[in-house]
Amino acid sequence: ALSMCGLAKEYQSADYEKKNPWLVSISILRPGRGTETCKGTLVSEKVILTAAHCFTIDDVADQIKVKIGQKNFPVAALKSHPEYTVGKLRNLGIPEFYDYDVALLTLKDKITFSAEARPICLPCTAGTTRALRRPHPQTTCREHEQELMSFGNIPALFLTPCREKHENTVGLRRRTVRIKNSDKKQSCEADAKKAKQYKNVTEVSQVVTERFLCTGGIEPEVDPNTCKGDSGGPLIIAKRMRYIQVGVISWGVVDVCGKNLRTCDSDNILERAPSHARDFHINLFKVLPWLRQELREEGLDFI
Ligand SMILES: CO[C@H]1CCN(Cc2c(C)cc(C)c3[nH]ccc23)[C@H](CO)C1
Repeated sequence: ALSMCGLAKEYQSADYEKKNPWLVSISILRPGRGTETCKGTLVSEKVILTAAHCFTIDDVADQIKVKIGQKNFPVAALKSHPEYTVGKLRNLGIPEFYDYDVALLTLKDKITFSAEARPICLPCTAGTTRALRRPHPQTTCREHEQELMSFGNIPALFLTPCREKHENTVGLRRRTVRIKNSDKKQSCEADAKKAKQYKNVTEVSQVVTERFLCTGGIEPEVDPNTCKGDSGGPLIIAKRMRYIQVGVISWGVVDVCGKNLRTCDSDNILERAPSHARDFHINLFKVLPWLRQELREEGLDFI
C-alpha cells in the first residue's frame, strides 16, 4: 500500500532524526562565497519541499547537498515556483519580496523509506485524508482546509536546531506557535512593516500577500520565533500523532538568532524577542495548483 505519511517514532529516547524523519537539511555550496543552509521536508520518495529564497538564479543542482537522517543525497533538479520574484518590488525601495517563496528539489535516486526517512503529509492528498481518519475518497480538499485551518489561533509547530548543553552537539527542538487565523491576523501582519528593510512599505499587503500565514508575537501566548537558518522548514499541524505540513517557513521580521544557537533546554523567557517579531510562512493551500502539477507523478494521490 502507499506508505503512510506523517508518522514518526514517538518514544522519548528516540533521536531527533527518528522523531522528525521528514526533516531535510539543505546546503548550497557557493565556491568562494561559503555555504548557505536551509531546511526542507521529504514529501515523496525523491522530492523535497523548501523555500525558493534559499537559492539564487545561478545555483545549479550539483551545488546542492541534501541530508536526511545522517545520509547525504545528490540532487538532480531544482524548481522554484514560477511566480517567485525576489526583486519584484525593488523599484518601490522594497529590497526583498517573498511571495510564492516555495521550491522543489528532485533527488537523483528514489530513497528507501526508513525510521530516519519518511515523508510528511501534504494537504489535499489521500495520505492526509487517512491521517485525519476521514473517509476516502468522500473527503474533499476543502474539508481538509476547513479542518486544518479553522478560524482562530491555530496551534502549529516548527523545528529549530539547538545546542545540546553538555556535549556541543546540535539537537533539534519542536517549537509551538499559533497561526493567527483570527481577529489577531491583522495586527500580526501589520508588524511586517517593523522590519528595517521594509521602511519604504506603505501598505502591509505589498509584502504580506494572500500566500502567507502569520505566527509570532506575545498574544494569545508568547510564540518562539524562527531564524534565517530555519528557512524552508515546515510549519506543521499535529493531529493525533500524525503530522501534516500546512506551511513553508519563508521570512521573519527579526532574526532572533544571529550567529549563536540557542541551547536545547533554555526556556523561551530567556530569549525574549520583541513583540513585533513575527514570522511568515507560505500557506500550502495557496499553492496547490503548482504542487499538484509538479508532484503529479509522485504517487501522492491528490484529491
Ligand atoms: C526584508 O528583510 C526582512 C525579511 C527577512 N528577514 C530575514 C529572515 C529571513 C530571510 C528568513 C527567515 C526564516 C527569518 N526569520 C527571522 C528573520 C528571517 C529580515 C530580518 O532579518 C527582515
